[in-house]
Amino acid sequence: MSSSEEARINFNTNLSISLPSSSSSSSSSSSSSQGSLMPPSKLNPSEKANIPGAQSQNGIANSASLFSEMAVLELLQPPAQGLDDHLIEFSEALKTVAKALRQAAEGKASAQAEAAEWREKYKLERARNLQLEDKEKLNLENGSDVDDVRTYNPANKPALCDEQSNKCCAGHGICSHEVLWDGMPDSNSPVVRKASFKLSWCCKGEQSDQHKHVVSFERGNIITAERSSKQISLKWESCPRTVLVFTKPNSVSVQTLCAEMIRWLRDQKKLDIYVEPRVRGELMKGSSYFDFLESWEDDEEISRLHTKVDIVITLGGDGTVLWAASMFKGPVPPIVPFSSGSLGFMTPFYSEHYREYLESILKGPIGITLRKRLICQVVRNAAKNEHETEAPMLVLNEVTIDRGISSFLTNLNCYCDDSFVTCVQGDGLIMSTTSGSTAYSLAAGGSMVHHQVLGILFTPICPHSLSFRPLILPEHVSVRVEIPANTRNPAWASFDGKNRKRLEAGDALVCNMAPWPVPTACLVDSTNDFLRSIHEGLHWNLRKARSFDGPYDT
Ligand SMILES: NC(=O)c1ccc[n+]([C@@H]2O[C@H](COP(=O)([O-])OP(=O)(O)OC[C@H]3O[C@@H](n4cnc5c(N)ncnc54)[C@H](O)[C@@H]3O)[C@@H](O)[C@H]2O)c1
Ligand SMILES: Nc1ncnc2c1ncn2[C@@H]1O[C@H](COP(=O)(O)OP(=O)(O)OP(=O)(O)O)[C@@H](O)[C@H]1O
Repeated sequence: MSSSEEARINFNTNLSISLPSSSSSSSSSSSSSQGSLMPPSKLNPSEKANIPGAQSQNGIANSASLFSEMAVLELLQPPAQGLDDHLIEFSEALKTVAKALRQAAEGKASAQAEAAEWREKYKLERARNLQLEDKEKLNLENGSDVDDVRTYNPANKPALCDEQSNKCCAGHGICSHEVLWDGMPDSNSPVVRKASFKLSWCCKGEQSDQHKHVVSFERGNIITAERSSKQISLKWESCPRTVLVFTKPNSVSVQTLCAEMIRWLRDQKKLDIYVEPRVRGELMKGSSYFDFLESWEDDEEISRLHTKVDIVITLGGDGTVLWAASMFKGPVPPIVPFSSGSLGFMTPFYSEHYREYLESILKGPIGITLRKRLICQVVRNAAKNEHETEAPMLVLNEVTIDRGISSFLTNLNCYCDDSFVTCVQGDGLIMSTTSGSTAYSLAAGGSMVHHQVLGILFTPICPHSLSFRPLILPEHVSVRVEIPANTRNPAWASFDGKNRKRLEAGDALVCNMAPWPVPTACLVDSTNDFLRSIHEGLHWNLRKARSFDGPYDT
């Protein structure tokens, strides 16, 4: 196309097309503005007014409207006979313009539709968030936090709790009234004897910080509160009335201590006391004084213990704390663990000073470590339906899957939620709580973890691989360990070192964080007790100090 026959097309703002002089004069002679190829700026006002949509709101001509499809189609009528090749070329150019305009219009329409759809989504999301915020506010006003409701009220019976928690916690902590509720339906259950308490997260004098969300999202900023570093504190709201004492068996010194402590609790503190049937028998054999001791006969009674007992006392080592925890398949009352002799990892209280400690514990407040437990479910390959599943096991330390007496390597396929983690080839695998991190998991090379950290330790036992380092998974995952169908030998699961179960090919063990932690009383606070146990129990990083007996070069 020569410069004199130039057809210049500008799509950006104003469509301007320069025609060859001959056709230009013939077009401009037309009185109608329709089909005019003059730029709108060159038209007189009345001509402009005749162009549909030519005037946009801000006065700038809109090219898409200016060349409405109708107008363009009219222009695209077959050229009159005798028109030269330039006009054919020009008509081709206009076809391209029409196509571009059509595409632009379609694009705009679809963008508008999409925008409308997003606006609608935003409105819905906003409404949902407002609803959730209202719900959360209501929960806080009623003194329950989402976790706490799950932890203490699995059956969702909030009526009594809501009413009472306002009174007892005033919205500032975890209250025990749900436990009282558990006792209500049974008219014989001594509901009135169960002392109420509240748990709160202390933060070293910083009152305002107490009920921060763990993670909040305010005005686009994500903020986390350091809740895990704070000590949990238990305050009695009515006096504890009932104590349950567990003792290590086969120990004369523990039996003597137990008898002495029970006398003191009864005579000085006027408490009701539960002991295991074995202990009641032993004590009764020695003296009829112990006739007042209460005990239980069957599992049904054991399952109701948490509704009657205010405090659990353990006399023994860590094994006795594990034993006591295993008696509670749901909520656990606060445990005060006394060591008999050597200091245990979970037994910070020295038994020689039990009077002073118990005086102060019965008065409160008490520092508490909430020790998370794992709930473990064996899923049998042979089970025909879900009713055939075995009762789940709760562990405070760990669940172990090992090769038992077999001399073959175990092969364990492990999944975290729906993701494949690895195949353990070695002696076995430990899934441990953070409380158990200083027990078997530590011996297998796992890290020691502060008990207030939430997580599941995934520690292999003697893996036949140089690169298999232990993992720590977040507490909300579900870990599934499967025995492969082609395994050469069965595997064995044990729970806190007890209750071994044989796992056949195709069986699996599913492990989740349990909603019922074990609250243990602290001697000082969670951190101090933890550090003291690893210093004194393990002699952690004990090393002779270097001698500084001379000046060093600088
Ligand atoms: N190789 C090992 O280290 C190994 C082997 C098997 C079992 N265990 C541990 O033993 C526990 C069972 O304890 P038990 O007393 O009934 O049996 P137990 O009498 O055989 O005692 C095992 C030892 O583990 C200690 N222990 C228990 N829990 C602990 C903890 N949370 N932190 C630090 N040490 C702890 C006990 O104080 C005791 O010294 C299991 O849960 C397991 O963790 C360890
Ligand atoms: N009340 C109980 N009934 C039955 N068995 C118990 C009871 N308390 C503890 N055990 C078991 O007795 C064993 C020894 O208990 P524990 O660990 O408390 O004593 P320990 O070994 O002398 O203490 P430490 O761990 O400090 O050396 C453990 O296997 C534990 O499971």
